[in-house]
Formats: sequence, C-alpha cells, structure tokens
Amino acid sequence: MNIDQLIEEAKIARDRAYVPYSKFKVGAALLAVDGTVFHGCNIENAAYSMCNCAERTALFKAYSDGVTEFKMLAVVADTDRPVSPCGACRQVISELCSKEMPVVLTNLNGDTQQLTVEQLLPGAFSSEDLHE
Ligand SMILES: O=c1ccn([C@H]2C[C@H](O)[C@@H](CO)O2)c(=O)[nH]1
Ligand SMILES: [Zn+2]
Repeated sequence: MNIDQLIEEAKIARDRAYVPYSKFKVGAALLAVDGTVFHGCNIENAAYSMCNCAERTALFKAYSDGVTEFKMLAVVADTDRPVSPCGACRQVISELCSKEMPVVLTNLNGDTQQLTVEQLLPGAFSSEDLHE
C-alpha cells in the first residue's frame, strides 16, 4: 500500500460521510503496520457538538479492534488546500500515533502535503506532562 493507494482509500471512506448539516465530506484512511487499512468518515449529529471527524473515526475503529501500531494516515476533503485536521484530531493523532508517522493531507484536486505527527501538532500536550 503506497501513498497514492492510501489516498484512494481515504476517498472511498469520504463517500460514506454522514454530513446532513455541514455537507462537508471528509475521509481518512489509516494504514496499520500489519497492512490493514481502517476507513474513517465524519459522522454528524443534530446535536452539533457530537460530530465526529473522519480522522478520529478511523483511529477509534482501529483501537477498538485492538490495532494500535500504524504506518501512515491519509485525509481528504474538497478543500482549496490540502485539508487541515482540526485541533481535536491533531491532539488525538498525537496521542495514538508515533511522532515520526507521516500524515498525508490532500484534496480532490490532488494537492498534497505530507507532515509528521510532530509537525501536525508541535509540542503536543502528552502523558509525559502528567506527573502525579
Ligand atoms: O479534518 C477535518 C476537518 C473537518 N472535519 C469534519 C467535522 C464536521 O463534520 C465537518 C465540518 O467541520 O468536517 C473532519 O472530519 N476532518
Ligand atoms: Zn477533527
């Protein structure tokens, strides 16, 4: 599974987005070290704050299936620039993925930006900050 293939998987995930309120579809594809690809889409709710982003959907699906080691995450939306994950997702990605893992951000025009998890949220608050 290369980067282009993972982006295609993210587009498949995006097609399943449940977005009756924003109409803004986002897809994510999370490649695990064992080669499994977890799809994630955004899932909205009439109680708006319950909306879940595509990135967190993919990560939570993997974790809840017992898969916790990842190689790469791709995210796609119909944006002018490569889609920018929200702050909440950056925080969750920082917690659950290695600092060095590549995150591929893209849009439907094929504009692509590749960042590491550390670059996505430099200086993220982490478990190391929690000394009791
Ligand atoms: O990277 C992003 C940015 C936004 N959204 C979702 C949240 C909401 O459903 C919609 C509009 O913010 O897009 C994602 O899933 N991922
Ligand atoms: Zn988000």
